[in-house]
Amino acid sequence: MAASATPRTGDVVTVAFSGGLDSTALLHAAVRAAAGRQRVVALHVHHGLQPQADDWAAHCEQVAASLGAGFACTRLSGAPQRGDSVEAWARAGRHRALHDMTVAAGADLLLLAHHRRDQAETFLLQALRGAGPAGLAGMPRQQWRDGVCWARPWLDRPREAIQAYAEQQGLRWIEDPSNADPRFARNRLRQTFWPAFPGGETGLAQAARWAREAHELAAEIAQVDLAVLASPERLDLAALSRLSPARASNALRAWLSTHTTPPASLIERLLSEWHAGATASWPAPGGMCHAYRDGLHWSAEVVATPAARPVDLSVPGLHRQPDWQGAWVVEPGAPGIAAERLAQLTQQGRAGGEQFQWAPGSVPRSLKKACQAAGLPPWRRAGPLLFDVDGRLLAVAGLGMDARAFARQDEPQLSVRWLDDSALPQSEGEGGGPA
Ligand SMILES: Nc1ncnc2c1ncn2[C@@H]1O[C@H](COP(=O)(O)OP(=O)(O)OP(=O)(O)O)[C@@H](O)[C@H]1O
Repeated sequence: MAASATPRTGDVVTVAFSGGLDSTALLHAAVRAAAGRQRVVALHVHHGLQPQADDWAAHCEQVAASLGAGFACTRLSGAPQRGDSVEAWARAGRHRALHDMTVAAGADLLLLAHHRRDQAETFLLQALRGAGPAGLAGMPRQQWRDGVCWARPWLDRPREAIQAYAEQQGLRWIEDPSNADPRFARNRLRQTFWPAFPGGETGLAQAARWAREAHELAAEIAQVDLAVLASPERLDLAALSRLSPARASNALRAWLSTHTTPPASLIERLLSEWHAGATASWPAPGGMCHAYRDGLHWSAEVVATPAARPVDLSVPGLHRQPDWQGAWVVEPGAPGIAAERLAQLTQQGRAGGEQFQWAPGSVPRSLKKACQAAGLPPWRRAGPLLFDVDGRLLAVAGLGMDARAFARQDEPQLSVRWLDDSALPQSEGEGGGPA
C-alpha cells in the first residue's frame, strides 16, 4: 500500500508517529512514496502520562532511523488540571506539538494515520454526544491550520488492509495498553460495538461522508443568507424570522459561530424568545448576545473597564487597542483633527457627565443622548473616549469625532474612527477536526 497524499510544496513531509500499528505502516509507506525525492520526518509526542513513554519515544526514534526517516520528539510539559479530561489535554498538547515540529522541520504537510474505523468511531462518539452534521462529519481528509496541511491519506482505508501491509513488511509496532482502558469512551466502544457489528465500519464511514456533505451544504446556504441578513456587527432578526425554522437556525448558528461556540440551547432560546421590537440579552460562552432595534449584536465579556492610559494617534494607520477589543482607524481626510493634537491623548472609559457635539453649529448634548440618537446600543456605550492634553473630548468609539475638535479646513488633519474587533480583518483561524 502506498501513501496516497503527495506533498504540495517543500522538500520535507512529516508523519505523526505514535509508534502504533497504523502510524508505523504510514511512516513506512511515506518513506517508500517519497523515494528519496523528499525527506520524511517522523514526529513523536511524548505525553508524559505513562511509565512506558520514554521507551516508546526511544522505540520510535529507532524505527524512524531504520526506515531512513528523520525524527523529532516533543515532551509535553504540565499536566491536566483537576477535573479536566486527560484525553482533551493530551489532544490539545499533541496538536500544538505536531504543528510546531512540522514548522520546525521546514514542512507544511503533516500526515496522520487515521483510517476508516477511526472515522466510524468518531461518528458514533459524536452521535452519542448529540452532535449535528459538523460533528458527525468526523475528521476531514485534509485541512489547513496555521500554515500546515493536516492530511489523512488513509481515512477511507479499512484497518485490516493496514494491518496486512504492516505484517507483510515485517514492521514492529507498540501496543499501547491504555487502548484497552475502559475508562475511555472510545475503548468501551471498541470493546462492545465492533464485536456486535463487525461489518458496521463501511456504513458508518459512509454516514460520516453524508454528514460532511450536509454540513458543507448548510455552510454554503448560511453564507448566502448572511450576505443578505448580516454584517459582522449585526444580524437582522426581523429578516431572520421570515426564513424557514431550519434555515433560520442554520444562519443564526453560522453568525454566532464567528463570535462563540454556540450551544444548541442558545439557538433555540434566541429563536423562540425574540419577538419584533424586543430588547433582550442572552448569556453565551465568552460574552453576551443582545437584541436591540431588531438586530442581534455580540459583546465579548468585559471583566472591568480598562484603565485610562496615554495613546498616540498622530500617525495614520490601524491602532489596535486590545484592552478595548477594537482599534482606532486614523486616515488623512477632512473633517479631521490636527495631527499634533493626536500625539498626546488619554484614552479612557466613560465617567459620566461628558458632552458630545455632532456637527459644527449644533449644540453639545449629553453623551447618553448622543448615543441614543446615534442608535448606539447600551452595551457599546462604555467607550473608549479620547481626550487631548487639555482634557477636551476629541472622539468617542461608536460616535466618532467631536465637532468642537475639528481642525480648520486649511490645516493638515487626520480623521479618527473606531472599529470593534469583530469588524476588523481576522487572522487565520483553527479548524476543528479531531486527531
Ligand atoms: N503520541 C503521538 N505522537 C505522534 N503522533 C500521534 C501520537 N498519538 C497519535 N498520533 C497520530 O494520531 C493518529 C491517531 O491516533 P490514535 O490515538 O488513534 O493512534 P494510536 O493508537 O496511538 O496509534 P496508531 O494510529 O499508529 O496505531 C496516529 O495514527 C498518529 O498519526
